[in-house]
Amino acid sequence: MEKTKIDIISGFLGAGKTTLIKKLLKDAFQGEQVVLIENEFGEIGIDGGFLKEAGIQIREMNSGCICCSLVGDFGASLKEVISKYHPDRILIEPSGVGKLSDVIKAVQGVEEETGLVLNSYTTVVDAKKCKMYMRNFGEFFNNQVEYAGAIIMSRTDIVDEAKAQASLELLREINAKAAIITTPIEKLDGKKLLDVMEHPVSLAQELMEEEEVCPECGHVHEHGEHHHHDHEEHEHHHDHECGCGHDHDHEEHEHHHDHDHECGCGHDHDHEEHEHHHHDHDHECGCGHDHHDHHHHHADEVFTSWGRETIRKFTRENLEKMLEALSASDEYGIILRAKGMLPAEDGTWIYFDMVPEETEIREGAPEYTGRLCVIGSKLKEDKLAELFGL
Ligand SMILES: Nc1nc2c(ncn2[C@@H]2O[C@H](COP(=O)(O)OP(=O)(O)OP(=O)(O)O)[C@@H](O)[C@H]2O)c(=O)[nH]1
Repeated sequence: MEKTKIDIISGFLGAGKTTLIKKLLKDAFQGEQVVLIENEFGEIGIDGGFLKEAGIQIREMNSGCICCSLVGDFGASLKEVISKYHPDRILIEPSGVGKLSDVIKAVQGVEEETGLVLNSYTTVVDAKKCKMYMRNFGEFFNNQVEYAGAIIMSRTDIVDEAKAQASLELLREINAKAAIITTPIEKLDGKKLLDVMEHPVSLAQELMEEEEVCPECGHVHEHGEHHHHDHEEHEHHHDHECGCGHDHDHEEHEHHHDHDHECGCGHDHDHEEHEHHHHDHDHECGCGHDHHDHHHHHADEVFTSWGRETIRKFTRENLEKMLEALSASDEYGIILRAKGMLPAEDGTWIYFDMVPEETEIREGAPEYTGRLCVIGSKLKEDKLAELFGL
């Protein structure tokens, strides 16, 4: 028998968690036995009514917050739910001000004893209020963003594009890895949403998985025959995943620092050449640069990728011109490949694939956000950003 999955749906007060859960119930959890554990903050679950109509069991945990008081009997409580309902899935909707990291920890702590498996941990963020919340609520808000596997921006259907873009950037600053869903959720199939929540993968990662240009020899290797570009020579600790699939551990010295830097790739890549104190960075970039650029050169400085997530809408005509311009000269660097999926002004989605002198533009299904990625050599990032208007 399959293990019961736990999906955590986090988000600040009023973010849109219930709206998301309704959507998932309708599109993605049909035929599954689902139990919702709500841990509402100070109120009696007002969402209970209609969710019960949807045929799911609701457990309210109003006695306290999962993250502070329930750790002790959390396991017992979950076991009781399992033996009573034999659910396929348990949704946990923590109180809007709980720390997601603590809820994740609580679940992980009981996985073994309960036979549950933590399946996803998603945070819903109001695109209109994100900045204000970050400023005013600090950790209460930020923790949920930082620890999310996927982030769903709500109200992107009503907020203006510039504001949504600014929110996206703020979120990306504090969570470099999560898939950030910017497409209004009513435009997406719940199954698609769930898929992204369960497997948040960056575009650069997808791209590089398909075609891995070896930074050392410039060839494309089949999976598995790809050499490891492991340059570690000393002990260090990072946990950084760039998104391009390569290992960028090139330090040759001992480093000790804690940087928490955002890539983007706006170039703030710690170029220290002296002593560094351990860092635990955990950053995913997608820009393909070596972020520990000491005075030596590596092949992956030669092949780089530049990528952006965007809300900006394109037309086929202007995209075609942009892609033509890309390979027409070396104004943007030496372009080897570009790929993306972007929202179009007419409401459809444009997918494109480009290798020099060969461009395919087609219509595709709505994606969770617009994304594009360019791979090449000596990429001129500023120019690329300018070209795509990003
Ligand atoms: N236009 C728009 N409205 C939304 C969206 N998401 C949520 N809302 C509205 O915002 C309000 C709050 O949404 P809920 O889904 O109840 O939010 P919640 O996170 O469950 O709220 P709490 O009960 O505080 O935890 C509702 O009126 C929703 O209809 C969205 O993406 N677009």
